[in-house]
Formats: sequence, C-alpha cells, structure tokens
Amino acid sequence: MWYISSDYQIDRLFNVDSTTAEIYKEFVVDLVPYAWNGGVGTLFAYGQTGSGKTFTVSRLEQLIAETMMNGKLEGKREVYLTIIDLAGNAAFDLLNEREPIALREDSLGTTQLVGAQENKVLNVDHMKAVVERATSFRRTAPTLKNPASSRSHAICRIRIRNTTNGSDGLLYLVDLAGSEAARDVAVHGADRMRETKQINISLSVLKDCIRAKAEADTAKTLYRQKLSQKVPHIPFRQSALTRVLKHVFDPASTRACRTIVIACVNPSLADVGPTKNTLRFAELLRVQVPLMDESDSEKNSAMYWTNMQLREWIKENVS
Ligand SMILES: Nc1ncnc2c1ncn2[C@@H]1O[C@H](COP(=O)(O)OP(=O)(O)OP(=O)(O)O)[C@@H](O)[C@H]1O
Repeated sequence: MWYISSDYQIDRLFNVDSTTAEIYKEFVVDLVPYAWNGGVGTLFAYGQTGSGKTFTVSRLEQLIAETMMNGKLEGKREVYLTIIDLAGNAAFDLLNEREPIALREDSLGTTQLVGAQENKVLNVDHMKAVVERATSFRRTAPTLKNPASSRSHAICRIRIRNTTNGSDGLLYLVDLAGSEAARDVAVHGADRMRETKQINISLSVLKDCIRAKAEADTAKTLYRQKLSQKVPHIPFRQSALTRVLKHVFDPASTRACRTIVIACVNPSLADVGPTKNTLRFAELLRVQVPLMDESDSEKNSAMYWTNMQLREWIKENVS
C-alpha cells in the first residue's frame, strides 16, 4: 500500500485528546489582558462544516468571561457585548432575537452596526448567560457533515471601556461559517449552493486581508522611516465580514492588533480532502510579523512625524 504524505507549517497541533481549556491556556488567554489594556485582539475559528468551530468558540467565550470578569485584571473597566450574525451581506442581532441590522460607514469611516444592541455585562454569570442566549439564535441548516450547521459567521464583539481615560479595547471572537465543498450541499438546491458560494468568497477575502495586513504591518515595522514605501492593499471593503472587522484590517489604523486563527479539522479518512484544504488555508495565514515595540505604533502616527516626514507625505499624497 502507498501512502502519500503532505507537510504543512502551523504553530501548534492539538489532537483529539486536547481540551478547549488547553487551547485557551496556550494561545488565547493573553488576548484578554491585551484587549483590557486597549489592544484589538481577534480570534477566528475556521474549518470544514461539523469540525467543532462553534463547540470550541462557545467554550472559549466562557473561559474568557471567567478571566475577564474575575476582578483580577488591573484597572477599572466596563465590558459591553455585541453579538451578530452575518449571512451574505445581511446582518442580524443575536442579542435581539435575530432582528435585522444595517452595516453603515459613518463620516469617520468607522463601520457602525446600526440597530444592534450593546449589552453591558456585570459579572461572569451574566456574561455567560448573554453569550448562551445569543448562540440559541444562530441560524443553522443541515449539511451532509453536520445536522445543525451554522450557515453564517457569528461575531462576538467585546468592548472594554477604560473608565479612567475613556479609551476602548476590543476583543472579536469570530465563529466562521463552515467551509463546505459544493458536493456537501449539492443535494440542497440552488439557494444553498449560492449561500455556499458567498461563504467561500468571504473566507477567501478574509484570507487575503489577514495576509495583506501582516505584510502591511511588516512594511510599517521595517520601513517606518521611509514613508514613501508602498504599503500592501488590504481589500477589507470586499466583504461584509471584513468591513465589520475594519478595526482589525484598516491599514490607516495605528492601533495594536493581535490575531489568532484556530483551524478545525475532522480527524477521519473520509475528510482528507477538506482537511488538506483547511491546513493549506491555515498555513497561508501563518505570516510572521516582526515584533514592534507597542509604543512604536503610536510614534508611527502622524502626530509624531518630523517636518521632513510630513513634507515627504504631502509630496506623495497631495496633488
Ligand atoms: N471537541 C469536541 N468534543 C466533543 N464534541 C464535539 C467537539 N467538537 C465538536 N463536537 C460536536 O460535533 C458537532 C459539530 O460541532 P460544531 O457544530 O461545533 O461544528 P462546526 O464546525 O461549528 O460546524 P458548522 O460549520 O457546520 O457550523 C456538535 O454536535 C458538537 O457538539
């Protein structure tokens, strides 16, 4: 018998005996103080339908609630939750019985979730209850791999307001819709095929944005003295998902960001094809960004430019 093996570079492999608590301890727990102190932390769960994304993100949300609300983090903060569901270009509020909401860009270019409720959470149990209630409003449909497949992206946004200086930290937990192969939905008709196509396009835009953002951050870190250096284009306007995550992808943003991607796979022979696709996707997202002194992101902002940098910028950008 011949075996064909493939190699993929990822940061860490968790096997079937691993628990979500282990994943949390090793990769996710640091995002909490990061956002608590004003950073933008993002976690994506990506993978084939039925591979455990919703299972993993739901448990991580509970662990995050425990760390965030146990009173051990320094400083006074208020915590607000918004939980929405994105299906194609339509968006729904999971904190308000799946009422439709609108995505609009305000005059400052910030994407506003018009009509979405933002709930202030008071303690661990309150936060867990709000998240659980939102999960019950997610739209699901049967696929060959999962009788209750989420056919939408669920975005949980935790906004952490520093009451001392009025600044915000953000934590986004994104349970992506299952990356399904066309054959898994072929029996479900044209609407489901269209839906799958839309999901796959938004996942592809997400991949392009994560890669371009890493390249842009690298360029900023390595070439920050040369303002004329071309920064890669980040196509975040091309899908509703990346528009909602503008804080994460906007090349003009000077906020410190950290992104974690958890790629889920079904450990079965029947799923070798989708597993390889998921690992290829995960490998493409493993882009190393040179470490930047966090205070540098601020020094990089226009407020700190020298006269010469300002003149160079005007020469490049003003006709
Ligand atoms: N680590 C795990 N331990 C036990 N059960 C699990 C685990 N991961 C997933 N499951 C179970 O497998 C089923 C499918 O998982 P889940 O709904 O999380 O998959 P998914 O990747 O979110 O799927 P979809 O993209 O179709 O929504 C669920 O019944 C879930 O409870």
